Amino acid sequence: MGEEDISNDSKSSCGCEDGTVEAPAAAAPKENGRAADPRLQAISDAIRVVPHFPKPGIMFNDITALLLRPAVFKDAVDMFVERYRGMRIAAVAGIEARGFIFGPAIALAIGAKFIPLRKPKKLPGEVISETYILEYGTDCLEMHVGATEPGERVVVVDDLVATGGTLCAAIKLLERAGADVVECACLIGLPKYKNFYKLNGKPVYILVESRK
Ligand SMILES: O=P(O)(O)OC[C@H]1O[C@H](OP(=O)(O)OP(=O)(O)O)[C@H](O)[C@@H]1O
Ligand SMILES: Nc1ncnc2[nH]cnc12
Repeated sequence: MGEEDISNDSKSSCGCEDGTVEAPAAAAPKENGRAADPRLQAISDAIRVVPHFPKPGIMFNDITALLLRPAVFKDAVDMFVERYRGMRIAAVAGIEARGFIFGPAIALAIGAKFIPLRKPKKLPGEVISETYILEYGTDCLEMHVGATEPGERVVVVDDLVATGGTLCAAIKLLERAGADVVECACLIGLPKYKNFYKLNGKPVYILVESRK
């Protein structure tokens, strides 16, 4: 991906740069002369796009359709595992709820611990919290104090990045605890936000662009 100037996106609280990294040839059969990974097309095709959910104007990317196809589900997990294996990743932090579907499988495969970043009032211990603004509302993420140690290399996993507000909150939580956030990883990126991600300077690795 090229380095492009970004506009200030008021949907996110982070003043950050565009650090988007797509899997090779995610959106096209060939990119930069390289053959596309054949798994990407099947991953893209397996994601159902539902118009006007959960409110008018939102094109909802439904990964539950992909989960019904174990070979495609496995390919998606494998692509992340192939990227992060050997990178001395101590923890995979998954964002509730859909980051909990992919994160633990990736963590187990690379020998990392899994840290759940939960919605408010779900964790029983002492927590730190970050509020953020979504494409369709506001929310908050919480993490247990002690879930990560200072200096640990962490990858943040979710199904989709839209405004980047959720990932930004996750990065902030982890950095407040002293973690070294190496990268964020998502199956899907919404193209309309492509140059407006605000990710605290951290790259986001995306397998496929939303089809609509
Ligand atoms: O890039 P952003 O604009 O922050 O949006 C992306 C977030 O939105 C969705 O979760 P949602 O908040 O709908 O919660 P859910 O997974 O609990 O349904 C998605 O799973 C991401 O976590
Ligand atoms: N368009 C979208 N589809 C699925 N999840 C989302 N979260 C934010 N925007 C979304």
